[in-house]
Amino acid sequence: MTPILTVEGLGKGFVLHGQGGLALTVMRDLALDLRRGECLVLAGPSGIGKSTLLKILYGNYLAGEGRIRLHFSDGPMELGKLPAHAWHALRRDVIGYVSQFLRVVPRVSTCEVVMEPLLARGADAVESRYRAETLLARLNLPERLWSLPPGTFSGGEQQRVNIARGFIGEHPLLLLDEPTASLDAANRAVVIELIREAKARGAAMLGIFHDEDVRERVADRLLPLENYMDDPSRARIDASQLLQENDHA
Ligand SMILES: Nc1ncnc2c1ncn2[C@@H]1O[C@H](COP(=O)(O)OP(=O)(O)OP(=O)(O)O)[C@@H](O)[C@H]1O
Repeated sequence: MTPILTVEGLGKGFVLHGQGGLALTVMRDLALDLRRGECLVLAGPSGIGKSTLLKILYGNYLAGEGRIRLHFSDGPMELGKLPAHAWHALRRDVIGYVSQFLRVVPRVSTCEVVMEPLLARGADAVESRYRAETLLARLNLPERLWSLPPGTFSGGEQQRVNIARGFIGEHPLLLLDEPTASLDAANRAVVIELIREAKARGAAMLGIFHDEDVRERVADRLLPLENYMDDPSRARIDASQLLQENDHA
């Protein structure tokens, strides 16, 4: 079966302006392919570049080198050559992303945060609200919270809002950055179910899961990033000391 995503020769480095322009290479010559209905899990120690890879694939970071292609029935699309404005439609319709932390818009209710990806595609408001509420209920978020903005929610509550927002759009490609990190066992089990349902409808997923049990239950394959690292000792550099690269999109 043709993969939905292929990556070849991917390299990424950062220039640390706060440290005299020191160049930090994170990955070299990374290759992967991902098929529909498959969950590929990124493996490797802290600092190896797992989140960086997801951010490149979502267009937040620019790749230094290499080729990233999405394969559609009418041919491939090379992401490195996409103009910035094209990312909007790509994220709306093709690539979903569940980050570890929710970015909230003040005064927007939880239900509206979750239904927004459907509304952005022109879906019916009543149907979108119903689907948002169904997901929030499955994720055990108390109904009294649905009409409130999630900014003051607990870490685990915010993560569940994020998961509902990430899964509601049923994107063909989903990037999952530790979606179960702040969850209790019951809610981890719901996320595992959501991932399995997404696989069954043909979604391709690339994920980071520190919880070994979750990893074993969702992963079809592991991609150990150690193989693509420049210098293993670099994994210990503390990201908080570094000047942050601006998001590009
Ligand atoms: N915006 C940035 N600017 C400079 N360096 C960065 C930036 N983002 C990541 N890095 C560096 O790239 C390396 C990989 O970071 P990344 O967050 O991808 O690791 P990770 O494998 O996801 O780690 P963890 O498991 O701890 O989340 C780290 O050394 C980090 O310091």
